[in-house]
Amino acid sequence: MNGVVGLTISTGSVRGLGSSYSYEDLDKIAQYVLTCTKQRPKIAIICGSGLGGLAETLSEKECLAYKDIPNFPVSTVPGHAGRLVFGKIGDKSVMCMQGRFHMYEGYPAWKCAMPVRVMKLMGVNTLFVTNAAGGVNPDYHVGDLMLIKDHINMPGMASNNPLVGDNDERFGVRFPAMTEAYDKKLRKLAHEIANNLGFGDFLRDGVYTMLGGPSFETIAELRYLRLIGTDAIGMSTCPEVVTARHCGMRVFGMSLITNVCVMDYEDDRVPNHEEVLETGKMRAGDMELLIRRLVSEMEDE
Ligand SMILES: O=P(O)(O)O[C@@H]1C[C@H](O)[C@@H](CO)O1
Ligand code: HPA
Repeated sequence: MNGVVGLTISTGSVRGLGSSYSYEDLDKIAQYVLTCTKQRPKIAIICGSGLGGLAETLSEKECLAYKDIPNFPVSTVPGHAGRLVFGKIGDKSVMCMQGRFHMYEGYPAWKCAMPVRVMKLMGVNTLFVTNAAGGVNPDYHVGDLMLIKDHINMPGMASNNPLVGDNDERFGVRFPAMTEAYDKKLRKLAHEIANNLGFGDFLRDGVYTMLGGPSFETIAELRYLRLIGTDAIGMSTCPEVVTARHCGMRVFGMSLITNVCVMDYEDDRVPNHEEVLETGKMRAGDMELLIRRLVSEMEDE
């Protein structure tokens, strides 16, 4: 299959940092993916752990496994099916990533985010990111939905930013601002829709902090994360959002709180991935409904 687009990956930065996919390499992948679907989506949705069900609700569904896309990474985590799903929500074409890439799988930040550049080259201008996250804010409950208003990119702050390495101006500027990473208008609309759906009691607005994982956090780490303003924590999302904003996409983010983060040495509850997937099943339908309504009602860019 790899020979289909005749892609040779270039050697990347001379300093050995950053993406080894050139603009042209990524464009070849984008053009190849477009040959596999009749949809021409302007909206992409990245489905977090256990949240891939949204892709199943698309009409006119077409699927493309990551392993069948030349030079595309593959998913290795339970709850991440590892395929692109194309289809429609109402009359709008969308593409879903049913499974994302995480740094703890061994992928560098730029590779976790590489599908976002492929999407951009396919014509996508609005990115929805979803994830499963632990609730650090003591007022949060399992099953809450949190609209992401901002993030703390812990790996990025330690130079594991997806934009490290040579900058190609065709994607964006060397030093992109991240002050309004998450689109205010979309968040406002999401609040209105959620209230109309009767979701007000479990809808939150908060700050997502990304950690590298795969180990869950110590109690001391959790206390520190709360002190610096974290509402929810996870192991993804920031590389995708930074890359999307760099290339000028509008971003909407939502976390499903799948577990509470225990911050008391006397409490013997421990987080685990099975619990994360189980909670996904419990609330995923509401999350899907909210995203479907938002896609239908939002203005096109
Ligand atoms: O892909 P997301 O961020 O939804 O996955 C979360 C973080 C870890 O991959 C996993 C932990 O259970 O779920
Ligand atoms: N910590 C980090 N990542 C997570 C968690 C958590 O508690 N829950 C889901 N993803």
